[in-house]
Amino acid sequence: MPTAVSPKLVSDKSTYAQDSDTQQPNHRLMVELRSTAKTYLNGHNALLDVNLAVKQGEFLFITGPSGSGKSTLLKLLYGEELPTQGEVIVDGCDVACLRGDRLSLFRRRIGIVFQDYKLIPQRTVAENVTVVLQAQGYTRKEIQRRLEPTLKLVGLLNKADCFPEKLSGGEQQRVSIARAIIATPPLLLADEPTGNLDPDNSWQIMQIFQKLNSFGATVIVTTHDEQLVRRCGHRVVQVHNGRLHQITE
Ligand SMILES: Nc1ncnc2c1ncn2[C@@H]1O[C@H](COP(=O)(O)OP(=O)(O)OP(=O)(O)O)[C@@H](O)[C@H]1O
Repeated sequence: MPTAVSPKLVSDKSTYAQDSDTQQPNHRLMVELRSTAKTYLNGHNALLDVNLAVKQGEFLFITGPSGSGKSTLLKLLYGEELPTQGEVIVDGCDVACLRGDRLSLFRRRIGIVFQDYKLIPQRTVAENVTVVLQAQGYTRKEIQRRLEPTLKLVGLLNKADCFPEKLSGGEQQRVSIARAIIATPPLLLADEPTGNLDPDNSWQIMQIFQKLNSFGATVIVTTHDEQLVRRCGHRVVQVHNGRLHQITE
């Protein structure tokens, strides 16, 4: 059963931290890849001997050219793909060992944002944001209590009843972020979240991620946008031909 949370939810730093279980000491690792490799069934080596440690509460950018393995790395973190060598430890769990209900419960602790938003066209903003909570058995009252502060955080309180086709690309991406964070996950993964957006909208999205990070969430973002990465000033790693290079500490 979902846990009860404060009505202030994500608009309040301490509440996010409390609800998302992010108040443990920040030397704890949220993500650890140990000698991890991924070879797809067609024989393509997408990742080779990757070692990466991300502390709880960190903000990390993953950059690299198209096809270098960035999405594959994120997919390993949420169990969409399994490593062919090495280990993937996320939030204390060896992802490769999770199956069925345990994998589903594990994924509830990860918010995921994609480049192409993945909104349901026939559903309103509010419905898109809450659909997962409904499926997870949250009460109507609890869903309502989470919805307003979440929409407020992404600046969409006045668009709750709109359908996605009436929204700009930046607004649609903010809906997808609201959907990813409404359950206050301690880990947020974003795969090229600004790939379809102009610089102003991209910056707005980054500011939302930075705010969530300041609330205690661990945030990992893949991007091609070097300018955005420099502007944010967080740690950067680069994937090149499946190998990981540390760019900044
Ligand atoms: N399911 C799959 N089967 C076979 N090969 C795959 C599969 N998914 C990805 N690849 C290959 O693995 C490599 C890494 O792909 P990945 O999507 O991780 O790269 P990326 O860095 O995220 O690229 P982009 O920036 O264009 O999204 C690519 O060469 C890709 O063609």
